[in-house]
Amino acid sequence: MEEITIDSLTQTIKKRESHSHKGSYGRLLLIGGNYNYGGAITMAAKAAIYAGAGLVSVATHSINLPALHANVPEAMFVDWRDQNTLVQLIQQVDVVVLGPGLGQDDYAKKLMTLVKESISHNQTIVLDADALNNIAKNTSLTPRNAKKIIMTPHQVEWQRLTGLKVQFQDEKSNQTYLQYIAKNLTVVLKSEKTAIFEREHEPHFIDIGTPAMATGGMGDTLSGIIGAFVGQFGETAETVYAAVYLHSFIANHLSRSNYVVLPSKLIEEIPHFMSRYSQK
Ligand SMILES: NC(=O)C1=CN([C@@H]2O[C@H](COP(=O)(O)OP(=O)(O)OC[C@H]3O[C@@H](n4cnc5c(N)ncnc54)[C@H](O)[C@@H]3O)[C@@H](O)[C@H]2O)[C@@H](O)CC1
Ligand SMILES: Nc1ncnc2c1ncn2[C@@H]1O[C@H](COP(=O)(O)OP(=O)(O)O)[C@@H](O)[C@H]1O
Ligand SMILES: [Mg+2]
Repeated sequence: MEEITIDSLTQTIKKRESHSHKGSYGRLLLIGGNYNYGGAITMAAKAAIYAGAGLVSVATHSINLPALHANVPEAMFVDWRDQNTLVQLIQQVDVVVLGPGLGQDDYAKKLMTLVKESISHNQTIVLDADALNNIAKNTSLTPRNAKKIIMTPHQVEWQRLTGLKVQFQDEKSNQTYLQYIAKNLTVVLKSEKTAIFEREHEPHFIDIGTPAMATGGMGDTLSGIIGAFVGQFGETAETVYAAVYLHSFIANHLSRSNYVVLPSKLIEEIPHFMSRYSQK
């Protein structure tokens, strides 16, 4: 396994071109936030916007609209019951982030079917949280038509997907299981030493995470950062390494003076850290 270093940031985060516009930095759609989990999708959306995504839409339960706009006025909103608008939007964006706070009820599964049927081979999809839990129960919900699938399970979600118990999740087994899930798959296996697996790639890991990150919403935040990075810098493994590194690097920095690192505080720091570690 190869360790990801701070160089991944300067290699990935490009200087912005003066003739660019918001459309140059990725159109993102985030889908999630059932009535009891609005915070998850709000954190993911805010993280994506603060990580530089050019245009961000959020498809969520309508009960979340006031809180979403109070926290992230930059985000556009779609009522996830409006399936016509949703399908059009799925077809227009570069990246879909599906799962934070999505839930596992019948309508959540219906949304996953809609995404699976609408997404195409020039788009990337980031699957997190309940998107993974729903796939674990029914593998036919996997959006195989996407150009690239990036899954971000924590160890228990990976166990649900693969059947591999946490204590048996070693490098070789994790790498082997990729092929059973989908082709064009990247897995970000989150733990105290998050590792990234992609077929025919040496697995990579970070060693800068901290237990100060062990708080609800920290993974939702990561899914937004990954989506934004892919939208701006391409869907390569290196882009994912940089997004994963940045997330823990900021948390590590904040943990020096904070017992617990709140996702909202981490998100506020993203533009500053991206400026500091971008190509000059
Ligand atoms: N504010 C919000 O709206 C939040 C909503 N959330 C949503 O809640 C839903 C359920 O997700 P959860 O992850 O809480 O529940 P899960 O049932 O998927 O897993 C969490 C359980 O696994 C255990 N665990 C063991 N090893 C772990 C590891 N390495 N990393 C993480 N957990 C580990 C935890 O202690 C916990 O009991 C998801 O849709 C998620 O997006 C959470 O993200 C928390 C915040
Ligand atoms: N002890 C720890 N050391 C390092 N990183 C951690 C630790 N605990 C949690 N994290 C990180 O915090 C994030 C938690 O993700 P997840 O469990 O999906 O949270 P949530 O679903 O609540 O948003 C992951 O990036 C994980 O690597
Ligand atoms: Mg999670």
